Amino acid sequence: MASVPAISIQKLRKVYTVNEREAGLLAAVRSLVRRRTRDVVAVSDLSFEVEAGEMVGFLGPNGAGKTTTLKMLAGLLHPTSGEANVLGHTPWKREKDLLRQITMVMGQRNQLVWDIPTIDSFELNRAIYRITPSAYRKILDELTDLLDLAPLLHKPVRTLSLGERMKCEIAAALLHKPQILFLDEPTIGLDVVMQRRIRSFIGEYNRRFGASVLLTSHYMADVEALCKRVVIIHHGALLFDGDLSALIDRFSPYKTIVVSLETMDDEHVLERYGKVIERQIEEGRAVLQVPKDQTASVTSRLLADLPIRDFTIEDPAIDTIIEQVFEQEAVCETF
Ligand SMILES: Nc1ncnc2c1ncn2[C@@H]1O[C@H](COP(=O)(O)OP(=O)(O)OP(=O)(O)O)[C@@H](O)[C@H]1O
Repeated sequence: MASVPAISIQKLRKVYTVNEREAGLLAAVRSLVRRRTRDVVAVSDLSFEVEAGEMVGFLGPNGAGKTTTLKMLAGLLHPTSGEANVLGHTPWKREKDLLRQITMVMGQRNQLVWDIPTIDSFELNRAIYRITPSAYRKILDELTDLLDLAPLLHKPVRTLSLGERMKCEIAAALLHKPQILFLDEPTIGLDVVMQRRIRSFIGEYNRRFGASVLLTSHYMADVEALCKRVVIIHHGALLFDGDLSALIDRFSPYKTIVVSLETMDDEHVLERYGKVIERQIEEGRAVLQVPKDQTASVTSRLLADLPIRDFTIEDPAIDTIIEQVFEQEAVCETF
């Protein structure tokens, strides 16, 4: 029997109506009498599913409609049309049974109360979600351990660093042990060490509790580390839904070869083998871009012709591939 998806959306659409007004006092007065509005299609007939326990990267350029979609799925916004089903509920009906099983973390928004110690905000969430004292104690201990929160819990939130606050924000959002996590840029603005920390915590939470995760992030390292599958949208519509590896195969016609030579007497020597996209002459190191189907032949020529100290063959960075996807505006295709 096929499993029921944890999240399923069909032809979801959200159109915002925004007031438009020209600059200037006269225009301001005129707008009191006659209002001009404009429709912004934020999400356009979007359909996809997420299985229970699956972690999916939800990608798209600025303004693509990611946050709007997540807000609809978390029950914070009504769609203009279309359907969504999250754990058997329609999210915007905001049924308590569902709200107790989901959470949304927005990296750019504060949920903790600024002037009181973190632990007091946690206590507030305990009351809101009616978590029993023993369940609260247990999950608090687990989260404190996983995120190293002990030194932070009794400090007022305003005194925490951005990374410390983010750890506390995430913990506060997970005290009720939600089965579905909508994570909107949870690592934004954090240094690489803290990004890695939050990332590994999300992976651990998923493994420990079998939670489904829909994650947006502009840091591709987050997506690569956590998500086998990505859903990409552009102008609110689906562009790609499939494995990250299929995305790489499909959209990257190149491999990069990183070569270190014993000596690089002629700085142009590597241009015969591919496009040189980076070069450090003193270290004898260069990065070549080579069409995928020529990788093997170029590699053997390099090894035969030059004093190679070291070399590696890599796929281009995911960021580069995603940029290519947007550039190509590929037709929606589900793998
Ligand atoms: N409350 C709103 N009223 C009017 N338009 C809005 C509103 N919220 C978002 N939009 C518009 O809807 C579109 C989608 O925005 P959304 O925030 O969902 O995109 P996003 O993919 O999350 O972008 P980003 O990566 O920049 O956060 C944008 O054109 C945005 O300007």
